Amino acid sequence: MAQTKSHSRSSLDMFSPVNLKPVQDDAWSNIFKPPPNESVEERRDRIARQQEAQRVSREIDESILESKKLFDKKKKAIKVLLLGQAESGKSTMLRNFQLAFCPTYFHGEALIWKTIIQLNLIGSVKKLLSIVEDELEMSGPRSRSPTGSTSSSLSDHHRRTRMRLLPLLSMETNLTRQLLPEHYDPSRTPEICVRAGSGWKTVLERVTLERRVPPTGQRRPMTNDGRSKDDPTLVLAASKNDIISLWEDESVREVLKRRGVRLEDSPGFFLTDTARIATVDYEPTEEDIVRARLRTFGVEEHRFLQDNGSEWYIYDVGGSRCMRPQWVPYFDDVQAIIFLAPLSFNQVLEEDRQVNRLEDSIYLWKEVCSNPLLARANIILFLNKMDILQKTLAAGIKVATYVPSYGSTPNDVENVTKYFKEKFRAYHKRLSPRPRTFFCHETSAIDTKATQAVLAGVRDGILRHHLEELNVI
Ligand SMILES: Nc1nc2c(ncn2[C@@H]2O[C@H](COP(=O)(O)OP(=O)(O)OP(=O)(O)O)[C@@H](O)[C@H]2O)c(=O)[nH]1
Ligand SMILES: [Mg+2]
Repeated sequence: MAQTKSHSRSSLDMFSPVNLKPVQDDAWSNIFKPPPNESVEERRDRIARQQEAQRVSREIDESILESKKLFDKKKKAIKVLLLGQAESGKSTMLRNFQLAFCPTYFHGEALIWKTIIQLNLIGSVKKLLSIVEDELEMSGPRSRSPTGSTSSSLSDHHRRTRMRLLPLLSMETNLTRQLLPEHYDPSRTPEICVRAGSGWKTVLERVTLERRVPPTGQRRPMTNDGRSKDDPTLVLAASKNDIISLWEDESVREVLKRRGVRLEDSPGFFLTDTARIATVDYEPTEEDIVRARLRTFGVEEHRFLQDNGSEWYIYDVGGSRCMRPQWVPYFDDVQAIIFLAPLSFNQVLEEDRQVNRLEDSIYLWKEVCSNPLLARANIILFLNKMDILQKTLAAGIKVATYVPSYGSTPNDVENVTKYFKEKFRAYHKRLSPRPRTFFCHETSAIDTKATQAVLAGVRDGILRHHLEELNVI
């Protein structure tokens, strides 16, 4: 602090017109030394240059001071990282945290999340339409009977429904193009995504506002209530019945089953809520906002001020493999890591379909536990998506088929959870550079009530650990 102050004073002295004493060997003073026989104009220019230099110097000093203050503040604050593979539920957990501890902020963002939820719904319709199109193409027009049906169970009725839903797709393309980060290839990961820190919320707010009030000079087709016709709310409302009829159609269900597609298991699935969401007066519920899917690209910093005066920084990272190298710079000074690991023993990574998801989670867990930079951090394991594990086991899917070492242990939630929890615990104990307690919670992040209770306990535990580290308690 003192160092910064003295740095600040000396720069000002150096450029102060009154104090400007030429100093031998001082490069800066030489620059502003009055030349011999200086004219009035030259003197005026020189003083103006000095004043400008002084202003710049002051700005630099102020910014150094600000950065230092921010740095000191962050050092005292509690820093938590949310880690885990893509789709493990990190951002969903973060939104639960916001809902529990910053509800005003959470509700203030409802409009932004409304658009994301609408885009999620359209994303599912898009997948549905692409399957319908594929099926219709495969059956081909030649195989059509005089009644219009094809060799597939799909018919001209489905073709017409598909045609009517196409405007939804072009509107979605326009909207996502405005939000997608640079260098993001939607053909590789066709999922809505934004780059951390890119101000995407501002962009989304602007786009939402412009839908109501187009910028001067721009004309958009408008409806009677002043909305633009490329507003997803309107386009969705107009498509509601077609979406419902397509999703509930027996023949479409048959095609999905035959192809082994379970849209209901994909992230951001809202098709069963179409009647509620595809309306002009749709307002997202807390559960909708928590469930919305928006892939994280990079690392997002979120600041929380708690009632007890503590300041928290929570970092939500993108979990896919290509983003993991970006985590490391955030490992410094971390108090706690919340590591999300769904027990998805029967699923593979989206970015590499050769890799089992649970195996990848265990690999990541080992990396995190053994990392020397994280040696002092508390690591809290969240076995997330317990609701999905329950459904998977209830559907008769056997763990032993994917994990032979599971053997003949009963294939129920209790035993499966216990088996994998022990694995995580063993790696934590073996690989941690210094002894630390193993914390583990079973969570379903879309169950906001239960999750908030878990988070309240976790928050208190992290705070206690932080105070102990600071020798306050
Ligand atoms: N059924 C169920 N779905 C969940 C749970 N947790 C998260 N999800 C859903 O899983 C999807 C992915 O969750 P995210 O929170 O976006 O995953 P992420 O870890 O942030 O993923 P990246 O940003 O790609 O790293 C979303 O559609 C969530 O609604 C859960 O416990 N149960
Ligand atoms: Mg995320």
